[in-house]
Amino acid sequence: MGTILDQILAEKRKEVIVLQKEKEYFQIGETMYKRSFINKLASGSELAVIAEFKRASPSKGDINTGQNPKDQALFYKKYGADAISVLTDNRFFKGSFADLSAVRETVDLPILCKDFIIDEVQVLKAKASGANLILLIAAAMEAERLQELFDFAESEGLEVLMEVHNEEELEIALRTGAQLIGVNNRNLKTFEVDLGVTEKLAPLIKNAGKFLISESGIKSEDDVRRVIAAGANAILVGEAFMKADNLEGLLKAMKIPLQGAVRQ
Ligand SMILES: O=C(O)c1ccccc1NCC(=O)[C@H](O)[C@H](O)COP(=O)(O)O
Repeated sequence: MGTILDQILAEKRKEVIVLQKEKEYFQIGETMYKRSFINKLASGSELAVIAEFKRASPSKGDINTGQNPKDQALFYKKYGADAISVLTDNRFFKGSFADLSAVRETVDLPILCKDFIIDEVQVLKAKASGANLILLIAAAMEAERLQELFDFAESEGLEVLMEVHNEEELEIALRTGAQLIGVNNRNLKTFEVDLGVTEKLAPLIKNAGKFLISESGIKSEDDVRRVIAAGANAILVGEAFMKADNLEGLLKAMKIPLQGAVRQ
């Protein structure tokens, strides 16, 4: 049966076949760095927050299936998010490309397509749906294929968040030339979450002059202070925001000035 990542990727291979047939009907608008997250990070003095629209997940089951993407996007914008991530996978996360388009139409923030991309046609689908950034996961493919997809996304005017979980993946990710390195604190094979993964990989990312985005398992201001101390430029938060009783309080508390934060 394989790990959950293996199962997701098997599903993606089927989706790619369907998308190939629909490709000629994609309406690709102009995006070309109009909402650049990289520029935002380069000019920011606060930790940047990528707030995720996430209905459900393999590790947690249903998280917040009743929420409307437009309403959630408006809250995220109002409370200070710098970008919005939308999980577009349907089978495992109950998301859709329609969710992404709805968010894109509602707020003017950079939009990340959070999916399991293994083929160019998914990049085109993300772009046609309104994404400004896509996620590429180093654990999902060979180094050569990762490079091809990275180059293709850039040639389409999309920024790339390159996700890693260990040193081997990081080495490959750095070779692609990606500016945005996402450290996933969640092991996608076991679901174990450990902010220590950000702490471990951060020096290598900072030494390479890249932006560090700490992803997954961040739930409190203390968690945020911990990843800032390690060197994070941004965080990506899903479940904690989708379940928050006081989203305004939580999101605003996480917008911590980088200068004031103590780095180890
Ligand atoms: O969230 C999962 O259970 C999951 C399982 C398998 C592959 C990916 C998964 N999540 C994708 C993500 O990376 C997270 O949605 C994102 O980093 C936010 O995490 P969190 O704040 O812990 O919801």
